[in-house]
Amino acid sequence: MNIEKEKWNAAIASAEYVKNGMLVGLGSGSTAAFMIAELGKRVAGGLIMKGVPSSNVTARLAKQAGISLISLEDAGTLDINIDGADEFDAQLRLIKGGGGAMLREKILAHNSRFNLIIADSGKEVDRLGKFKLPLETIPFATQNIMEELGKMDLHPQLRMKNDEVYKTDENNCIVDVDIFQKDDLEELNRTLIQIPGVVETGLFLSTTDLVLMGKGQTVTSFKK
Ligand SMILES: O=C(CO)[C@H](O)[C@H](O)COP(=O)(O)O
Repeated sequence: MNIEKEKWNAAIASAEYVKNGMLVGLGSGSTAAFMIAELGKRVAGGLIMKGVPSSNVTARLAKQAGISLISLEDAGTLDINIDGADEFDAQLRLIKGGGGAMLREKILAHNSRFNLIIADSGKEVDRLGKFKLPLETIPFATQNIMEELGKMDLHPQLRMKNDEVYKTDENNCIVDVDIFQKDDLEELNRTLIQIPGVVETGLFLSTTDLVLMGKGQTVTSFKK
């Protein structure tokens, strides 16, 4: 099984959903990068669309691919949002934020009429949480938040990059927590988001309409 090929196949299939004149949320990560490259090809072939990027990296990739960008403010509601995921379950609930972009990604998901997730077959799980759940936290509160999360048995880990504290596009921190033993994810999400200084979680529990998953040579769809 070639994971890169699965990502490509899902990305190519997702581009079919983008029609002339659409405003498109552009996700972040390696699968989303394939989707951006594919949309770029279609734009070169005459497709008219505008994208709202979910991260600075995605904005750069989209510009390189020849995709016109628009701010969320000017776009208002998006026709479609296409993004990757770190895990998805049978209810199309997601863990996102492996790339640290889930704050803007969740904002785009919330402001889109249709949310399409693209993934390789390694992302499908029976139970969410083998992948650590990212939380975006403001630097001022991060140490105290980590102590609170520790008392909740969530084993918080401050995300680092090159021996420095990782910073998001919004200049916040990421704390990764272990939620595998937690049964009620809606309740957990409410609890986490209520901690002052937690800006967003990587749990996307109700936004997804469709998952396109590359598997071997094929693409499987999972609908709500
Ligand atoms: O949530 C994300 C970034 O914040 C990505 O969608 C997620 O990490 C999946 O990435 P990849 O497509 O590289 O596996």
